[in-house]
Amino acid sequence: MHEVTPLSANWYHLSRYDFDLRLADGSWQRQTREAYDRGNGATILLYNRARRSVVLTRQFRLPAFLNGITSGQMIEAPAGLLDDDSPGDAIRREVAEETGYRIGDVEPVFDIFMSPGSVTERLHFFMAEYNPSDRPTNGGGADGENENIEVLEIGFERALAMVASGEIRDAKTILLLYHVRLRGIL
Ligand SMILES: Nc1nc2c(ncn2[C@@H]2O[C@H](COP(=O)(O)OP(=O)(O)O[C@H]3O[C@H](CO)[C@@H](O)[C@H](O)[C@@H]3O)[C@@H](O)[C@H]2O)c(=O)[nH]1
Ligand SMILES: [Mg+2]
Repeated sequence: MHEVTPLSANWYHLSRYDFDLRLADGSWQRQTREAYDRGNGATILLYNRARRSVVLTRQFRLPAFLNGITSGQMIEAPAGLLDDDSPGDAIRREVAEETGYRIGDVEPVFDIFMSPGSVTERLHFFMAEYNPSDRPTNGGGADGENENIEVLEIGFERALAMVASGEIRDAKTILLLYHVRLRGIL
């Protein structure tokens, strides 16, 4: 690494990296790339076998609005940044803040890069069964964060149809829905 140049350190960190990459033939190539570091995150699919349903959220996402989604509204699995928590603790916190449900054990699925060409984040995926009656609050997002999150309980088949129709366009959400189908859970 030759040089790291901070380009923006406002909410998260965007930096330019000047570095040498060793190629397959053993030679070195100088490269310049920008990378956006917003920490790591966690996401979860809450499902209920008896109801054959899942819990998703709907919220305004500026990047979606900027790129062709007129309403800016995105339907997504609950998710959040880890901050200083472990992935398991972080996802339990996010589920409570965003959806209001209290959940027991969560099952890890994988932790993967969502945009490895530009974003450093590793996103930890989980699944858990939710109990419709174990919901101490209505969720909606953390107080003071202006999240304005709407909580949706949707039939699993309907959620898959929404992927096909383009009503669900969020990668983490689609991965989780397909994973649950692949595993034969719903
Ligand atoms: N003021 C301000 N607030 C911001 C900014 N960027 C994010 N926030 C606020 O920071 C909070 C982040 O909420 P989380 O629930 O922790 O994260 P998230 O945005 O839902 O991110 C999740 O989804 C992403 C997209 O799929 C994932 O990339 C990420 O890992 C995580 O799972 C929200 O209240 C959001 O409004 C910013 O530039 N300025
Ligand atoms: Mg969130």
